[in-house]
Amino acid sequence: MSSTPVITVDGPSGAGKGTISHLLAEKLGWHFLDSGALYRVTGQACVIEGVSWEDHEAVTRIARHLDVSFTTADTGEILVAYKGRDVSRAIRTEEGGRGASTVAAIPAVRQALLARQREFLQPPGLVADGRDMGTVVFPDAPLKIFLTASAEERARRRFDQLLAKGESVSLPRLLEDIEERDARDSQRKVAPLLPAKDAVVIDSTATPVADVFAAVMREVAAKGLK
Ligand SMILES: Nc1ncnc2c1ncn2[C@@H]1O[C@H](COP(=O)(O)OP(=O)(O)O)[C@@H](O)[C@H]1O
Ligand SMILES: Nc1ccn([C@@H]2O[C@H](COP(=O)(O)OP(=O)(O)O)[C@@H](O)[C@H]2O)c(=O)n1
Repeated sequence: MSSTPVITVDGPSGAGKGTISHLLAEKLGWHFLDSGALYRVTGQACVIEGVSWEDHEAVTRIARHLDVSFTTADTGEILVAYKGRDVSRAIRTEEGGRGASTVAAIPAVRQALLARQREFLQPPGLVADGRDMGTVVFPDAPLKIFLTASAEERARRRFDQLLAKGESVSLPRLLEDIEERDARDSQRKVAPLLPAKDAVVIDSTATPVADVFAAVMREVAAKGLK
């Protein structure tokens, strides 16, 4: 196992994982792994290649040879490309989330993406955002955070986020999507969404980002990671 430290941030959609992970990576000067983006690109690659999300063999082949790249734009935005084609926007739609969670339930797809996720562990450290970062991908992480919030609050956050991006969305539909994705992520046989036994669980339903981040930084300090 690598001696490079990793902090895992897991939890359901809209809990604030991306927000907190980015702040943390920036504060510590560490690398960042958006593992959900790998599942989202796999789902999008299926759409591009004309492969059904239900065709386990074909999806697994795509995941094994996934030609994906992450680059940082001048604006600081992370651009995601599949076969050199920018898919950053397409993968962030609700449809993109549905595709990701459908292909993520295929055990061979998860296996195919495992080594690729571990390659992100480079000095001086890594903040890893996902569902199974603390349970499966980095089980030896010295600090594991599990962020959660009520489904209603997470749907409201997603609603505001998509509206700001100019997408037309319905709040009841988003709540349905979130509950459906929670159920699929929690009930799958391999790497289901659940806190690691040694995770610090933080409920952010009524807690602003700054306070959640301060709570996480206290855990970081307590572990001597900064
Ligand atoms: N504690 C919080 N309180 C209010 N809004 C939040 C909080 N954490 C995150 N958000 C907002 O909720 C939305 C979803 O957060 P994000 O970090 O993308 O969640 P996740 O990565 O868990 O899906 C973003 O618009 C973000 O600004
Ligand atoms: N480590 C991970 C990350 C994401 N995923 C899957 O990919 C989907 C999209 O993940 P994401 O982190 O981009 O989604 P949000 O939490 O941002 O909505 C999730 O619903 C999971 O089904 C996973 O199975 N394991």
